[in-house]
Amino acid sequence: MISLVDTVAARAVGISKTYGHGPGAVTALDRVSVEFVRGRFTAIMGPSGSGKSTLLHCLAGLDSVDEGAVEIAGTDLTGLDDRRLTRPRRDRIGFIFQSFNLLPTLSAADNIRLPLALAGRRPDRAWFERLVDAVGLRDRLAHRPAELSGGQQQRVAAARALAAQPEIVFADEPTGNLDSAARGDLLGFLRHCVDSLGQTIVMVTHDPVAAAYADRALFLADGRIADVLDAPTAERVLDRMKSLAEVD
Ligand SMILES: Nc1ncnc2c1ncn2[C@@H]1O[C@H](COP(=O)(O)OP(=O)(O)OP(=O)(O)O)[C@@H](O)[C@H]1O
Repeated sequence: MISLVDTVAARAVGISKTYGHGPGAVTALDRVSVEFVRGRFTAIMGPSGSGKSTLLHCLAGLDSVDEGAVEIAGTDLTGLDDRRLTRPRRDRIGFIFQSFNLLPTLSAADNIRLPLALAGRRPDRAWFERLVDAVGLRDRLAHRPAELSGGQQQRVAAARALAAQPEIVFADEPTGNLDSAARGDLLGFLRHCVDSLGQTIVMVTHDPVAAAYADRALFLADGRIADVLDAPTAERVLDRMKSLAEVD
């Protein structure tokens, strides 16, 4: 029998996060509990200011929580100082940002391999080749970021996030700076990574079409999980967004 613990890539247990003190304090997360099962693609949605980025940053160990616990592959990140967070962040977590964040002086291939180089790890050649094919960048590997389109740059960033075969990949509005063709390419790649490479992906998005690529959409409102939709379609996501906006 497969233990449930083995199937969970990441979980948050009752996490809260408040920014600031006194009358100006903002509760960005209010006792959020959620699990991300291995090999699944989750979209996080919700109105502006509902806590989506804060949740992603806390799950990825980029921000600390005030209360509760975050686990990645059974390792509790809560309470680890920056030094002790370095390894899980580097080895177990991939992150894709809205603004690509590639190193301008490195080729696409070296950008993809950078996390492994920093970790002193030898790239798994077969995995690298699969990633490069999946992301459709074989004829662009020697190019620097400035010689690539925005969509190609974001696909390099996505391949970089997956290079170390992390337990989980977090993506914060990865399609925010892309046109619709590039958006489709990137989301198709992320979907492929889940279906064919067994990766686990959690993506913040405002876009119902992007959310429809996921297996599940979580809706945040005022720092809490307000709703969950399995097998989301763009229409159903839009309906939920409208009803959450009405409650607001
Ligand atoms: N570093 C910070 N200092 C103070 N307040 C913050 C900080 N980061 C976020 N907040 C506040 O916490 C709340 C949640 O912010 P967060 O960025 O997580 O929301 P979001 O759902 O990702 O929003 P958006 O869709 O606009 O990106 C907001 O009210 C925001 O102003």
